[in-house]
Amino acid sequence: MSAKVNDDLLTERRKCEFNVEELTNYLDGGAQATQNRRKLEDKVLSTKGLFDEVPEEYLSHKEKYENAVRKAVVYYKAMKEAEDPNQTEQERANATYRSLLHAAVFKDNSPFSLHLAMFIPAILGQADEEQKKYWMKRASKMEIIGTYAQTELGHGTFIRGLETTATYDPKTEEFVLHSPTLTAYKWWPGSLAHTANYCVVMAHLYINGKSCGIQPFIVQFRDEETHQPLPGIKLGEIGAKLGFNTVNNGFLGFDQHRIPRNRMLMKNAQVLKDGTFKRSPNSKLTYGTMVYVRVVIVNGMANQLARAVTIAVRYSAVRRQSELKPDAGEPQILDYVTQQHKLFIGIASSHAFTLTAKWLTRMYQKVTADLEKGNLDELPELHAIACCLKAVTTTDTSVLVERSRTSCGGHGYMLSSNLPQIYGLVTAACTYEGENTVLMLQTARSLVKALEQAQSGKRLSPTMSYLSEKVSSRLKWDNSIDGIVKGFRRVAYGKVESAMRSMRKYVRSGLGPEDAWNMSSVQLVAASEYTSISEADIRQLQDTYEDLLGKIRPNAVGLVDAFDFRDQILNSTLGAYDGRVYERLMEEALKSPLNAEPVNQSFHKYLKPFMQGKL
Ligand SMILES: CCCCCCCCCCCCCC(=O)SCCNC(=O)CCNC(=O)[C@H](O)C(C)(C)COP(=O)(O)OP(=O)(O)OC[C@H]1O[C@@H](n2cnc3c(N)ncnc32)[C@H](O)[C@@H]1OP(=O)(O)O
Ligand SMILES: Cc1cc2nc3c(=O)[nH]c(=O)nc-3n(C[C@H](O)[C@H](O)[C@H](O)COP(=O)(O)OP(=O)(O)OC[C@H]3O[C@@H](n4cnc5c(N)ncnc54)[C@H](O)[C@@H]3O)c2cc1C
Repeated sequence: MSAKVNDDLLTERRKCEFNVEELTNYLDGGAQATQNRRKLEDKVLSTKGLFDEVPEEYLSHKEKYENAVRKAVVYYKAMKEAEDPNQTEQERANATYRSLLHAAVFKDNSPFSLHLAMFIPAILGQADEEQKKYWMKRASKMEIIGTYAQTELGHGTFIRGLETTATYDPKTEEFVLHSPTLTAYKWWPGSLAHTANYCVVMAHLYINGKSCGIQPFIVQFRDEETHQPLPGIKLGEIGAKLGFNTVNNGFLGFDQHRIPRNRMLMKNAQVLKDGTFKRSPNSKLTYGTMVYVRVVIVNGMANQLARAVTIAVRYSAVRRQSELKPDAGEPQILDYVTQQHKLFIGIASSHAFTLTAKWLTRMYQKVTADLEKGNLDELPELHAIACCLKAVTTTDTSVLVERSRTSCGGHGYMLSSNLPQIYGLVTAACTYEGENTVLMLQTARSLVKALEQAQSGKRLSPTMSYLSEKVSSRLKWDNSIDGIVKGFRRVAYGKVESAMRSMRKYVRSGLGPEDAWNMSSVQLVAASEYTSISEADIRQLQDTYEDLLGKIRPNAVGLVDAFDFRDQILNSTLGAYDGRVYERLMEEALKSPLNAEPVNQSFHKYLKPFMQGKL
């Protein structure tokens, strides 16, 4: 394929009014960081064996998994070899996150993702110092591969309802892990089926017949040499899904499986040899791994959304369709204001999520440092905010990625566009790590509490302080940024207050507090979103909004170029830098196995006899 760039894209790039490289540097955290990231990409992406010979979509379920394991190993080694010893771990992590390098290798996701995203964080957050030293030595070198096994066939959201038991036996100083029912089987953990050999299992601890709550245990479930499941372990894969098909999600049941006492991760709660139970300072510290991943997800959404809008905006600059004015020729579809409305909000949201992720990460780091010193004051606030931001960003990203896909018309429906796979990845995040409605209700719970505190004259934390501000209900609309923020605060306050009034009304009518909560929960979820203002307000903003779309239009391609995703990372027939959309669509179509022969055998077997009335 020649290197000629599509003329429309060339014109777009000439029209751009800002310095694209400057924005890229800003996103990377400086010009040097951009250079380092590009160097890393050059090194890793030149590795042999990293890419598919046959497009992944034409492989069977089993072949997809086997191919993904092959690539995961090559990719892991390539990343290790590309490590720059002069960089800090944080700099390396930033470069890896920003580049989305793994997206060049996996159109779906890596079978190692749970090892890195949850197994290692669970050890770091839940193990005591001695355990951390031992397990991290093995896990960081991937001598063992792990996952995080919490969800069961019968329970995902309601952690306190988990049925897997870990019963302490002081005679042998062991825990006995058991799945008493079918619904107690662990169900969903990524890598669990055939990849991992260890996992962190969340189980209900019993000592002398007494419940000691849900606790984390590190469990070996496959032999390190033969990879056979160990005695007392029942294992398998849960089957084909909307996405995540190369992640190897599995099920796991225990039949009186014994593990030594030191396999309970004991940073927070401990079990002594004689069976004495030492409580954690706060039982919710056991949920810490989930808080961490919710924070990470916000950043992940910013990047995946940037990837989807890059594809859709470039395609919209190349694609011409219909007529705007008679005899003026077909315009680029990006000239339709409805198209701009569909896509520019995706660019803006990606930037907003990036900044939010940075802020949330700083908050997470501060609260974690405080926890290490025994100060748990800000944990509830971190939990409420992480729940809300995980839910809002994953919901919005799913909507905006799907909108990017449909904005590409029929070609967006092709797997070769990569938009369906990106949607599969981001919509999964609406469910995993806490189903979004459930997380919104956690945020609503703390908003209601905060409003009660504000009404009784207590000071609120900065993130909740708007609930104690006296803002007039007859706020005069003002289109400045300050005015819009004030408007949002007023609406958010009003929603929380109205949900609370509704709960009080139900209680007065004789309902218990839990039923009153459930009856008001639609309002409570709306109260925790912060996102909608009234139709009348929107009407006033409409003119400004349309004006802004016009200002962004000449810069749209520049804005997505600034995300600086390589073609390999976009992995899309529609989004490549050179805009040679039609050539790529044809090239990919020709890779379909059905195109390997002019006449398919089904013609002779079925169609011909059928059409000739012989079947
Ligand atoms: C492409 C994207 C890239 C991203 C990369 C990642 C790849 C990853 C790959 C995929 C990976 C997927 C991997 C996976 O999916 S792993 C499985 C993830 N599972 C979940 O997330 C389950 C969700 N459920 C829960 O978290 C809990 O059960 C909830 C919270 C719903 C209720 O719980 P519970 O019934 O026990 O509690 P309560 O309602 O009685 O409330 C009691 C009190 O506790 C407070 N509280 C609750 N929780 C926390 C907390 N955490 N820190 C601090 N505090 C907390 C709460 O505010 C309340 O306080 P107060 O009001 O009484 O004062
Ligand atoms: C792709 C993927 C990967 C995953 N990976 C892992 C993994 O590696 N490890 C792991 O342990 N788990 C994993 N999970 C499981 C995931 O964490 C759970 O599916 C998730 O927490 C939701 O729980 P659930 O499936 O029980 O949904 P449910 O809780 O049964 O939700 C079903 C419906 O009930 C509603 N609902 C439930 N409770 C309430 C409530 N209190 N108030 C109002 N509405 C409610 C929900 O809003 C939802 O509409 C994964 C899931 C997916 C999809």
